Amino acid sequence: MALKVPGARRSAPANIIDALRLSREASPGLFWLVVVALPAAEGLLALSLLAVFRGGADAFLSNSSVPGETVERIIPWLGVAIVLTLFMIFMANSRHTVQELLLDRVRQFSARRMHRAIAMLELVDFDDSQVHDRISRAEATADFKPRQVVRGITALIASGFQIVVFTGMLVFLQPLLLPMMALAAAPVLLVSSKLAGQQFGFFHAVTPLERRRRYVGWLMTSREPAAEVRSFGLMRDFARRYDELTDERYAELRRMVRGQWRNLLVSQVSFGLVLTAAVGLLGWFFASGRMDVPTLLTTVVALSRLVSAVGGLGGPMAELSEAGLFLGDQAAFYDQLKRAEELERGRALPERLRELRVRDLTFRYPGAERDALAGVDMTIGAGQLVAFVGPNGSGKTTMAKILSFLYRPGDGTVSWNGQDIAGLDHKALRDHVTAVFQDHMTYHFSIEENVSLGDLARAGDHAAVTGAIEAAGAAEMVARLPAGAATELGPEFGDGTSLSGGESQRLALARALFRDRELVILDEPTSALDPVADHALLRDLRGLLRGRTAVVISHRFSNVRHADQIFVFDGGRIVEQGSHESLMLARGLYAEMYSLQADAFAEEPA
Ligand SMILES: Nc1ncnc2c1ncn2[C@@H]1O[C@H](COP(=O)(O)OP(=O)(O)OP(=O)(O)O)[C@@H](O)[C@H]1O
Repeated sequence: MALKVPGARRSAPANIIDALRLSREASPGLFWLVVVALPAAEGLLALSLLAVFRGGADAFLSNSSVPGETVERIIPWLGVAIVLTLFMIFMANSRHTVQELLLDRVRQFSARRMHRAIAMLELVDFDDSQVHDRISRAEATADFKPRQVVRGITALIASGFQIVVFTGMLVFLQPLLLPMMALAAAPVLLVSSKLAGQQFGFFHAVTPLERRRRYVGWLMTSREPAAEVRSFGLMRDFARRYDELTDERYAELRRMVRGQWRNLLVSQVSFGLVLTAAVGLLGWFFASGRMDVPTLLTTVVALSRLVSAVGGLGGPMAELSEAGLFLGDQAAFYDQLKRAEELERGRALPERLRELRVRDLTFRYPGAERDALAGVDMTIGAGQLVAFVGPNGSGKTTMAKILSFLYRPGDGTVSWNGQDIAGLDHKALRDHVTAVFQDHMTYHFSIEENVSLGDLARAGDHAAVTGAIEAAGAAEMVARLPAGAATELGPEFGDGTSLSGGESQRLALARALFRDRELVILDEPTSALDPVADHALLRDLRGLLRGRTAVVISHRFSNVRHADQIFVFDGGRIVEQGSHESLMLARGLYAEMYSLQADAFAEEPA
């Protein structure tokens, strides 16, 4: 079940709720402290401080002919105000400190969950450029977007408490100011979601550019392409491509900030106008004697706090809407993770293989214009050695990956002992398979670890590792290395060494043999080996397989002529099948290709 790209985005509020849930899971104690307890305490302190301010103003302005008496009356108010202010500073500092701790927990938790979710993607997802865009966006934001939600929510809650408190006060002091404040808040809130949309749109637009730019950067700075880039003198061309992509990104950025600037201007000007009207109204109330001095002072303080709280909504609201949109990308992966786990849970486990059958199978890569495989039928009995041959691009590797349960059929069925694999646990199916693919890996770990990765449950079984290395014809190569099987690979790390192409292939073969499973898939397993090793390995293949079922892909026909069945692929279809002898008699594509190869050697002078 591939990752659904279109329509996978959920609403921003749903994503924000998810991000909050994630933050709570990351650290419940810190979460409640930062999101609820501390902002509530700060709100209450702010309210108390305003009440004290009002009391102090009354005391200061009450008519008293004795100056000392006035001072005496306001000293307790002043004392309480100082204590409350100190408390507020303490609370705000504590909130920031605890928030930093929570943010770090959220960052670690979210990155871990993100990587786990990406690791659960199907192989076919990696053939889809839109999935790569999404991975890129999710990776770029897995770290800081959930943190942004926590920061945004705490700021919003802190502002929310202040707004409730000071709105409550204004109801008593001057209710006419409330609709004005609502009017001032509206553009702030509206614009914040617009800004978020613009930011998200920008990120969406530049992700493919950024991925390509990163790729070109990788070409210029990495070890793998270094030899060819230098040999062909490509550095200048790559630098030009890199600069062009940078310029394209900058043009997108300019478009976005211009739009944001216009929106911000509208909201700030309207906010300022409403505020001016509110101050004018207060002045009019005072001048016309409708408001005494203590009420005026308290109203001004309450109004200024409310204004700063309402103005402070813009930032967190924009952050939250933006984070919500970005988190939609991540949520698609988590949803996928959950779906995959649920699906696997309901599926049956495969039993020991008796027969693998493919009926009318069709497969097309994401975004491709034509089928890579069409109308494929085959039956492979347990213990058979089967070969796939055919021209480049004819579908052999694709079929091998379907039989390794890495790709799922588009149409048609693959059945395991007569049961459609759609109803079987795919992870468990893959556990029955060992494989060497054309794009096999050489891990930058030790030789022994490279082999052990084939079956982690048996890691540490040195005798089995040595046996697999010997069976793959790699014993001599390993013996020549400075620390034998303990030699580290990868010159990028410390004193790691490098292997030749053929040596790496032998190592991949050793890993596959160490895995020791009942279905063996070998996609050109000897393509990089010297002719002696190639011949020896495939000559002894039946011995190595010890009765296991195997599919071998090879362009060297002499290597596969002893297979029980040979399937000849052409243009995504099986055009011929049978034993070597029957295919030669049929005088079709197989016979033609076999004869061409044999003749090429025969024509060489001895
Ligand atoms: N990841 C991919 N995305 C899109 N198309 C692909 C992908 N991999 C292969 N194809 C296409 O599918 C078709 C079959 O490819 P496949 O690798 O199965 O051929 P093959 O017979 O193994 O070729 P070769 O002998 O060169 O290894 C080709 O046309 C190829 O271009």
